[in-house]
Amino acid sequence: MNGNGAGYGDPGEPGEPGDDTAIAAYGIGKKYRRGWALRDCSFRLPAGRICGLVGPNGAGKTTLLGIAGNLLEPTTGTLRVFGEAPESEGANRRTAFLAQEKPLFRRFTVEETLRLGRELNPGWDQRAAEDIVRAGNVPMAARIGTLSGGQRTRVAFALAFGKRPDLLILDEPMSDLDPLVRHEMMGTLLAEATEHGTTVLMSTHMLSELENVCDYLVVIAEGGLRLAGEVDDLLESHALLTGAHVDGQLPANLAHHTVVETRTSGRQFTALVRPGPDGLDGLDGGAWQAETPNLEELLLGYLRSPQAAPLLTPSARIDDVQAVAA
Ligand SMILES: Nc1ncnc2c1ncn2[C@@H]1O[C@H](COP(=O)(O)OP(=O)(O)OP(=O)(O)O)[C@@H](O)[C@H]1O
Repeated sequence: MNGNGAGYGDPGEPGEPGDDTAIAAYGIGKKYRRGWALRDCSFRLPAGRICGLVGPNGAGKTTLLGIAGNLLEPTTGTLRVFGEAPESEGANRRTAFLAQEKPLFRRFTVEETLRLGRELNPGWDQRAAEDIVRAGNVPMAARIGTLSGGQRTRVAFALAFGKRPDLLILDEPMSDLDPLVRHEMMGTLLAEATEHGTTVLMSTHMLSELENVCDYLVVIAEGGLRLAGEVDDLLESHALLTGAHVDGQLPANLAHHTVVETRTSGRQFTALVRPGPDGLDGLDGGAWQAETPNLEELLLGYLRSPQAAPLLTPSARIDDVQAVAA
């Protein structure tokens, strides 16, 4: 619980809710000409977490990251980064944003690019930036325009890490990296974040890679929040049931639980459910087997069922907004 006493119109004084909250979103929405890309999203991302942001194409991930990274203004609601508005000097200083398109100057050399990073950022860590570039054997004297897409991504990573941000926002940053480099960059990300307590918010479609990296999760679909919270708590809140169905009919008492999705294949069916307060007691015995889903199974269930009822763990809730919305 954040306990910051802030509501829709009162996101709190700068500095609140304090450094234990990296991002607090209060009912944010974004409307483009074609319609709403994001609607009424309220959640909290505690500081120091490595958070995966997951959702189908067009779900609103880039829009949400753009609002947190001060590239876009929300149409409704407010968002705070370490208690401050994204456009504030304080939030800007503490945040690094790595977008899908890497806006680097093509005519600059790698060295000049890092020098610019050093000049623009008071807390610049030249060694960290150079280490990342050198690990990929990218020549410091090479012009950005002559680098491969993956090499440019590496330089963009170096710029982001060199800033030593408290919040690192990554929008599908690794899509053009080969699997080995992606693995290496994920390792660097994890090591840097762990060593410096950096909060990471990273959108990705690589579900299998999230499992070993993220300890927090935000899932959005069709512009709305579906899941937010600690990965372990979210997994433990669900059960993956497998069993044999009778003429396509699932047991009626399945409806006592929150059913995220059901699928049948031949005589087998699987169901991803959030068990009610008494657990799975009362479900038809015998034909069922229940296990805790892994992260990929959980995410696929929600990606296939964008209308599933939302679940936020206590640490992800913005209580006052819920009170206002109730
Ligand atoms: N500048 C814009 N003008 C109009 N519509 C936009 C704009 N940017 C995004 N949208 C729309 O808003 C919705 C959400 O887009 P967004 O890029 O945030 O999704 P996403 O989850 O990042 O998708 P992807 O996984 O494909 O990158 C989409 O329907 C998209 O077409």
